[in-house]
Amino acid sequence: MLTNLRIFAMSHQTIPSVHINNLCCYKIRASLKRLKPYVLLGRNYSSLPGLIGNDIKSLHSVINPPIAKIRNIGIMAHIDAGKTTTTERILYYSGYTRSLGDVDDGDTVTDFMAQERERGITIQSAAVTFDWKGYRVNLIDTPGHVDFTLEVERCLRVLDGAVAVFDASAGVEAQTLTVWRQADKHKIPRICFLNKMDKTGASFKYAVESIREKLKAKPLLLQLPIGEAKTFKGLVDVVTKEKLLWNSNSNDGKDFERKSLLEVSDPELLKETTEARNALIEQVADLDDEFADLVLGEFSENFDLLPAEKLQHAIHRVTLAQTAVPVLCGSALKNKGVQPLLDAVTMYLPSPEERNYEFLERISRLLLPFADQHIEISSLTAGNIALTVGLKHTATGDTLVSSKSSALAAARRAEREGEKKHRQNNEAERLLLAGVEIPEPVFFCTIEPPSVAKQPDLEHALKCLQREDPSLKVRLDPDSGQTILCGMGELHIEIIHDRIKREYGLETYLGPLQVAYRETILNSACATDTLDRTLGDKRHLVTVEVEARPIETSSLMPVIEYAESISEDLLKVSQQAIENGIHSACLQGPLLGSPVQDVAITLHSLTVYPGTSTTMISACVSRCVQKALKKADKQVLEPLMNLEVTVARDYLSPVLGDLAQRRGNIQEIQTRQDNKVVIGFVPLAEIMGYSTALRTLTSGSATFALELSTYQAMNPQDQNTLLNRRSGLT
Ligand SMILES: Nc1nc2c(ncn2[C@@H]2O[C@H](COP(=O)(O)OP(=O)(O)OP(=O)(O)O)[C@@H](O)[C@H]2O)c(=O)[nH]1
Repeated sequence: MLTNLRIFAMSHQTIPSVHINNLCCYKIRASLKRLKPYVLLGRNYSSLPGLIGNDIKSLHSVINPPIAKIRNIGIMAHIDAGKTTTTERILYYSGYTRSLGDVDDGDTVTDFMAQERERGITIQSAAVTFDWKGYRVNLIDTPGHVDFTLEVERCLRVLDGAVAVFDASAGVEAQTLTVWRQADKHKIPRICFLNKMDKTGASFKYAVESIREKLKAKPLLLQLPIGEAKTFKGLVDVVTKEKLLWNSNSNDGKDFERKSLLEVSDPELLKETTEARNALIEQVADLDDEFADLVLGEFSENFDLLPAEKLQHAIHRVTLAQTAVPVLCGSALKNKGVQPLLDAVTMYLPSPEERNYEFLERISRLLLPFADQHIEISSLTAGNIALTVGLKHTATGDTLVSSKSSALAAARRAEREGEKKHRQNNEAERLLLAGVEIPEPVFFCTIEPPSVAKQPDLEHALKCLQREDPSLKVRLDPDSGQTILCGMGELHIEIIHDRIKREYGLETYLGPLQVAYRETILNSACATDTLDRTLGDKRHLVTVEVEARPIETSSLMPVIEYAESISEDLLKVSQQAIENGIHSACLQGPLLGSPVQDVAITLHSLTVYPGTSTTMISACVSRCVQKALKKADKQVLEPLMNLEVTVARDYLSPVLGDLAQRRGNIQEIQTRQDNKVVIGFVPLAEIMGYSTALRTLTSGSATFALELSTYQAMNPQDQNTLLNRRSGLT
């Protein structure tokens, strides 16, 4: 019986993926890839390898493993921290691929969209399934670029655990903070991987400190690096007191030596490791009562006697409780430290069972994702990730159920659990997946098909792309009738444009990119309006009086109030129409036609001639609200972005000078190794084309991250310039 099916996302050929767990429902866990219309493979798995390409070595793992041996994990990080490189190494060591992919050469498995390979960045999440030492790992590589934050959210909400990858020379960066917060929201147990230990400026200590300070997390140091930057050659396993050294003659890092640390050969390292292990034991005992009892009882005199296995179990529990995060290190590029990372994934991150999802189920057509390839399978055991096809009316965030009664039962249970929520450990959230928070798009532009005849094709393409990516918004300009694309950033819109061309064969034209402004009013204003129209032999007559006044909410939804004189009976039949009218008026402000925020609308009086249609009531209210908004003093609000620029010391002054010209407001300049990190705010309108400008200013030595902070009032001079420009006066 099909009970709960939670749609996580859709794609162009409508392939959401499904997470199946062990009771009576299953949910869509990750929408991963577009399905190409190729013939699906049969169930004779022995014939699969040849069919899905030379790169894939083995598909024996299609056989269902027990749920305790499944790990559904994501990889998350700041852009360029090395997620894709780490994923490629993981795939190679697990035997999934035969050769090492390289982002710089554009031949990775997970970055398979053409744009990803061309630009060397991850845009869409890719899913791969592989085995590691008897465990089945379903892994999702997520994008790091700020324009694709929603894609990261889509993935996080369906994962059981995550690996956060850091650039060890930079520590916690802006985007890491964002994804970390998202992972907190979805309560995802994590382990940290300090990558790029080989890079000049890499510092294990610095990166660990930044995890402690910026993420406010308690790092559990499970490894120590042997050497740093140029001298990095291996690591110490603090739990087992072993050293792991990679063979310098091995090109691919497959061979490495694991040896117990001995007093005779490594006295210093052994001392350092023993201290780190003792500190780790104390730290874990502090967080886990069961372990504390063990340590205080049997092993209080000598922690050295404590078996590694006991410590590992306790670390697993602490990781699951999210009271601390295991920290590991390595260099994906130099092929060091990835196998122990995989061991840690299986050892410390939870199985779906431990995350208490309650699902199990069968579906008529299931596909296993192998990046851009899919293999049809007949069934899947609990805890796995798979894709399903053909759900045409379902979008991201939906829950599908097999019958009304099961839906009601699930809702009732969620409600009951919701009531207990404050007392108990939030059972309701386990039952239903949290929704995806869709960020407000800050840019928009017009999009036109090559000819009027192609308009329906464009609409179809946009509809499909929107189902896959809800952060893309499409609307019609009521005045010009043009189609408007609203997105998260320049790159986001560029990629959508490119995908329409490549995937739907449509050459479209984009208008200039524009900032999504908002408007508000500064004082109250009243207006009255009458609409009197006779259609056929029916007279429609409405008279309305409204007041618009500013309030402090930072919300696009107007607060709607009714004067006491308005009769309840009248409201019963016309409230919906009144509110529709108010909302539609607030969508198009009087200054720029942008949405109006922070307003309250009071309906002071309403008279309706008997037989007047509700559409006429809506139209009259809308016109009257627009009149009131027009009368008030008005203000344009512009998106203000949080900006973080990391730049080599030598280039700090040109960057600051440039930001001053962009109306930037610098809050703080931090020192991070040899770099300066500039933190501040800048209006979005001033930051268009910034990546190119920054590259030129700093000879490519700087990176930046951008995130919407708030909408702020423009100063009168800038507002006038903008209004004049929009009305064609300048
Ligand atoms: N020195 C050094 N460079 C690395 C390491 N890992 C990755 N890189 C380099 O860092 C750059 C970014 O690597 P990616 O793997 O694409 O990073 P990413 O986090 O997937 O980037 P996005 O997909 O754009 O978010 C590439 O030039 C890699 O070669 C490492 O361990 N050491």
